[in-house]
Amino acid sequence: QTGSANTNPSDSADDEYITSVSIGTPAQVLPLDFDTGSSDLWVFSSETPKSSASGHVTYSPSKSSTAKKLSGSTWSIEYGDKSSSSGDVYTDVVTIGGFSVKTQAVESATKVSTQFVQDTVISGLVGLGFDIGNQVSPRPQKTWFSNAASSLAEPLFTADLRHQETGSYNFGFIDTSLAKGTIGYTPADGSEGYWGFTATGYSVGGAKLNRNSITGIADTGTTLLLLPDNIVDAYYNNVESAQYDDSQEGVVFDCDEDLPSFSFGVGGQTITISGDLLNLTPIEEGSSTCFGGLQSSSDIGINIFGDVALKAALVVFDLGNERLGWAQK
Ligand SMILES: CSC[C@H](NC(=O)[C@H](Cc1ccccc1)NC(=O)N1CCOCC1)C(=O)N[C@@H](CC1CCCCC1)[C@@H](O)C(=O)OC(C)C
Repeated sequence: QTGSANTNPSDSADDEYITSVSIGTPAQVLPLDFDTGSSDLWVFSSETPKSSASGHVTYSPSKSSTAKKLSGSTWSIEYGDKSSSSGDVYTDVVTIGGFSVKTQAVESATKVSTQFVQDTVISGLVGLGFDIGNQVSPRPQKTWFSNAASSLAEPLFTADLRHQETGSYNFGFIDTSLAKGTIGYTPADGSEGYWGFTATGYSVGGAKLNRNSITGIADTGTTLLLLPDNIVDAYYNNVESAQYDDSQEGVVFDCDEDLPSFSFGVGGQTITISGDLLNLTPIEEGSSTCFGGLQSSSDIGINIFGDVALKAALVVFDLGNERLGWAQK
């Protein structure tokens, strides 16, 4: 068995990617953000304060004949951007891309932080990290993918995120036609709950890859490519108008400046992110100053190959072989 779901950028900056998920009987369809950087499936629900839930699609367990309260279980989570949510837990049928998991832990939010209240395009997250990262207590729950893996044709999923166009999450199969290059595989480290790996080197503007390895994570739930300061400086030294903008908390540059590409080595392949993908968006509507897709990871303390990097590749999250595959798109 397999599953295939379309995913769409939430806005003109590709800030996040939205995928429709069906929960319960009859199906309640919610727009969720698939996040390989976390391991909880949680939703805005009938238990979320009305003031917080305003503008969001919500899940009502009471309207689902297959919903069951997981009594005594609670959850609480905080993300890298300091947003947070918490609540209690139900189990229900969850269908993604035509594949159903009958008894999935659906974490219902009784509290959500301001960022979630304001982000009305999503009604929650589907964590696609490793089960060890699940935040339900007293008994941690499995992710949707972990529950699905044993029934899928292959215990893997792929992410094909695209700039300003529809992409896909495929479960149980690899559609190699989505990529131009060969898939290079490298070991994945799931010990922290997310998909850790090591890139073997990098280069700016099509130069030869150096051999400076970069250890980081493949994170569909992070917008940017976040790397060490020395790499960020090496890149922006090639961008004449680049400067650090305190209010934007990042490097900005003239929108009409041609940006060099950025490449990294992984699994014997080279992934090249085009200059266009490294210009995220004008800092304000109509501004001629743009915000960089590559920024420093020093504040977060972990290197993150987020959506800006993932958009350049077809990425295979291979749980069965504990490995990550990357192919140029
Ligand atoms: C460096 S860690 C920061 C990361 N968040 C982000 O990358 C958010 C995502 C977002 C987009 C639109 C609206 C709201 C939030 N974007 C962000 O901080 N941006 C500021 C810079 O300009 C680009 C947008 C993050 O916390 N990712 C979470 C998932 C994320 C999904 C969206 C809701 C908030 C939580 C997760 O991947 C995570 O915590 O990863 C850990 C391992 C770092």
